[in-house]
Amino acid sequence: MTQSCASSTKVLGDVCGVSRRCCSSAGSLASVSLPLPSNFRSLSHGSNRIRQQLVVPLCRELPVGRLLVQRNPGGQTLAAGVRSDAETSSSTPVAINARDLGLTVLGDKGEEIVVLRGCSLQIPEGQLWMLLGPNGCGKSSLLKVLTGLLRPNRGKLYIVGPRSFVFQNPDHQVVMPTAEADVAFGLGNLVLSDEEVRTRVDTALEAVGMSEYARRPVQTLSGGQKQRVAIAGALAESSRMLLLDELTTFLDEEDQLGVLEAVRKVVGGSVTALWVTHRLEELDYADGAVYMENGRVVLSGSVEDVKRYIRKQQEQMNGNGGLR
Ligand SMILES: Nc1ncnc2c1ncn2[C@@H]1O[C@H](COP(=O)(O)OP(=O)(O)OP(=O)(O)O)[C@@H](O)[C@H]1O
Repeated sequence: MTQSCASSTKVLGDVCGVSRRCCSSAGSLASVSLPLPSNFRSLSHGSNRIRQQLVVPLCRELPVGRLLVQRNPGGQTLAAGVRSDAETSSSTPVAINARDLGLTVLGDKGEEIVVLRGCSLQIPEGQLWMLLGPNGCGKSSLLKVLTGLLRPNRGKLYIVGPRSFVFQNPDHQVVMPTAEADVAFGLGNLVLSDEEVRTRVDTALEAVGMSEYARRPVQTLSGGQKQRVAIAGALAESSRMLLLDELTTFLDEEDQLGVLEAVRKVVGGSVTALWVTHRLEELDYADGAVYMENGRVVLSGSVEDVKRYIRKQQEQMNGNGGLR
């Protein structure tokens, strides 16, 4: 656990650290031959910092199958492990196999705050799962642990990569002047020919239904369209795991639908998604769901089971469970 977990501001610092490492093996952005503004180099250089803070394209520090050793603040090894599909009972390959993940952060006065108290879940590859639970139960923190943005202090984690984390606010997702330039942005980290960049950008924009907006200035895009551009960026970078944090919070109904349908369409094959939501209606798009309470996963399985559980909770709590 690093000091960077001490407050939300410092957590952002941790985010920067992770993504900076992700970008450190970067190739040159100069190879991108899209209709970019003449000041693209300086723009991309300047925007890179913003992107590093707000959009984390890939996290390569937890490669598939590699052993992850976690340490507590004192430096003692608490838990270790990233293991393979073979550990799971199902014959379906898993994209996430998390066991007993714990996360403790330091508060402003140095006090320990337990955020995750033992989270276990398995998500099959190629499926879209939703993560729900009352406000403050730890959904975003779990998502960040799965992405590699926060380090758990105990537990075992296997997760496929590359992974992409898409944040809630659409205005924090897109940093380049046009949709296609934004999708190409993350590809500057890879050594690719111009042709390959073009193909990846076109394919990714098409996958999220944004081809016709490729050259539109990003400030003219709606919130949902920006979210779809961010998802296209992840796909262009061959992300296999999309970790999506309340993507539709700021969107109107039409945009919500556009994003849901785009994610539904791109998930499958080797692409898996875990989507944090408060909206029960979004569960209809999911293959499965995970429900958290007080830092723990209390239910994981079929959408129907989780819906039933939530309804029961809501009845018991008179709708005070934080679910909208
Ligand atoms: N760095 C931190 N410092 C102090 N407390 C933290 C930190 N990170 C998370 N927490 C606390 O841990 C709990 C879980 O936070 P988290 O944001 O993961 O919950 P959530 O389920 O995503 O909430 P919401 O639904 O409101 O977005 C909250 O009580 C939060 O205040």
